[in-house]
Amino acid sequence: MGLYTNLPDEIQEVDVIIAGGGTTACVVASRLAAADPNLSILMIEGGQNNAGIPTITHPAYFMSSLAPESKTNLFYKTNKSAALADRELILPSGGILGGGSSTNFMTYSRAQKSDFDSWGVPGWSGADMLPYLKKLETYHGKDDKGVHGYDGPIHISRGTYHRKRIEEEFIASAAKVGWSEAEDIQDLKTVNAVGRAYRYISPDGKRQDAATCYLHPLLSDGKHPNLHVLVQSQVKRILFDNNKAVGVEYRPNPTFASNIAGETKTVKARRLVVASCGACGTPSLLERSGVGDQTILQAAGVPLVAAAPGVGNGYEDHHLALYPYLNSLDAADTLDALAYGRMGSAEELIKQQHPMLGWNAQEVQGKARPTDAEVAALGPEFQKAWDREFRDHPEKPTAIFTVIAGFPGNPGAEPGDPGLTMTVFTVYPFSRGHVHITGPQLDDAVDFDTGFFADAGGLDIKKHQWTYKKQREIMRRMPCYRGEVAACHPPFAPGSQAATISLEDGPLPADAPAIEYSAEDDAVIEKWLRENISTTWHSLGTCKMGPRDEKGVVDANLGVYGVEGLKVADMSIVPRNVAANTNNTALAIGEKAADIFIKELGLGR
Ligand SMILES: Cc1cc2nc3c(=O)[nH]c(=O)nc-3n(C[C@H](O)[C@H](O)[C@H](O)COP(=O)(O)OP(=O)(O)OC[C@H]3O[C@@H](n4cnc5c(N)ncnc54)[C@H](O)[C@@H]3O)c2cc1C
Repeated sequence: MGLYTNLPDEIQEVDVIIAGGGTTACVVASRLAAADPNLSILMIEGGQNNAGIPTITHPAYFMSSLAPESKTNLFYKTNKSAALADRELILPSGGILGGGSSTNFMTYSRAQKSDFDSWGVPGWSGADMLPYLKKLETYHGKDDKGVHGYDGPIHISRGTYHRKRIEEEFIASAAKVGWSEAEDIQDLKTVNAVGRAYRYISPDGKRQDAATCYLHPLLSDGKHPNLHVLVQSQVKRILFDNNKAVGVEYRPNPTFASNIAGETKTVKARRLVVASCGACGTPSLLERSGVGDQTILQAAGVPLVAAAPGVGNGYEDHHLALYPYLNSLDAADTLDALAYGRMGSAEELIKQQHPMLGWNAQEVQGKARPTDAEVAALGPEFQKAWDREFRDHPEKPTAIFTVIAGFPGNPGAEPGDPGLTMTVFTVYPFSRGHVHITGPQLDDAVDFDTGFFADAGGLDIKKHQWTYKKQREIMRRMPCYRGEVAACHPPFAPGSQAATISLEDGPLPADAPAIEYSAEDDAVIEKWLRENISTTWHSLGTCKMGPRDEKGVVDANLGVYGVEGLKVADMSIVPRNVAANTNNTALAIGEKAADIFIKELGLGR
């Protein structure tokens, strides 16, 4: 099998090198190898092989990758930000073969069709992307509109476990604020609706990551001897001959190898180098290689190969808040008993083939936007931005709500047990950040600013103030509701209508009026948001696809401007944000990229 921790000496030169072995990269490598088994491909991934790691294969252990000592995620550190109450954020990102798809929460969520249209790039419209969205999946739900695929590598199903009680209660409660249930909320256009969650989990309960579904089958079938994967190795820089990419320099990842002195090695690429280190990793790789903003490269001591001022700029994510609730759920209704070890060891549960193993606890997702009256209540500046960006796009939500049977955050926050959490992230943020190198080496610090809540007019805060109120009205009308986990909600003044409560005897009366928030309450929410908002792990847009004179870094065929033989394929190319968790877009970019490269390389003729 062509999977190594040390590259065999005879592999000095290949046709195609893929730097990074994450979600998009696995799709690209697999499709290229399948198109022409004679093409020699080398993928170099910084993390370890994902195959056979029980906490990755079995969805219920998804939180383990976020533990601070985890070696399956990378933990990027951001600058302190005044807009975030002087906090530095830690941004986890996939750091293993399969990238984020091997460590993420497995929520199946697709961009709106119009999101791709908004990119404005020939060949990447919603209609152009639909065949790739279908090609990547085998969908196990109902599909009256014909927008899903049935023979792709990734199985999308409900997995082996779900809690009807939470689904029914949440769906009934959401209907009271005007969001009805949709059979398929991932039909690329639905908004102001909620839907029972589908997952990147097979019907028999296994994680559907890109490495397992695309790459490993080819590595083990004996028919692709020229597909090579080097793990636990970091690409330091791309090598150029004049302006043509001709190979890479890499080293063993010190997280896995103890002695790395003098270990830098090179490997040559005859035809193509593809940068695929994710939206946080690819810009640094390009900059270390001499492709980027001239001033930044000069300050970092890297000689210029090609000026590309867009590299590392325009960083975007979605902004996430978690709100846990007191509840009357049973142990079997939430993931807590398993996650906190009360159901026995992972080995025992795997031996029993316990159905809860094939569960990610994300029960229902909603895509929603404010009503006209709610927009007006957010003030004239928000109204102006709304009229510009959202009014004429009724298919665009402003936030995505997911109800979770557990608490997908730091258990040290004392979220209650059993946990019931509403997670909300706002989409299409107005704020932008950047990620740049400060020196030429892999270990030099990055200058990483998320930009969260730093937009003029505080519009992103306003969106989140709306989501706080909306989600709380839904949650407090669920029959299992018994109050808020006060430590994890804004600390409203005791006399305020919005003050958190704890109910001993039962749910709220059905006719309980909606909470009315005062200006002081709004200020409390804003302060809390600045102190608590976090990443949704949806980094994108740091090497945008678009015109060069508008700071685009790659063209419609993913070629980096100013150089030859170098492509980018991952979430960094996304020019405008999407209203979804981002794994699906990363997979679809992989499918589209592979098609482009197969044609350009003349494979499979
Ligand atoms: C904790 C978490 C939860 C998430 N939950 C969901 C979810 O439920 N649903 C959803 O749709 N999306 C989710 N996402 C987002 C989704 O997984 C990502 O958007 C997607 O994986 C990005 O794909 P990518 O190919 O751009 O980058 P990645 O998949 O991140 O791949 C980049 C790869 O490059 C490697 N790399 C970086 N630098 C180097 C280097 N110098 N040399 C070699 N290799 C390098 C990394 O180790 C990584 O494997 C989540 C992400 C995370 C991290």
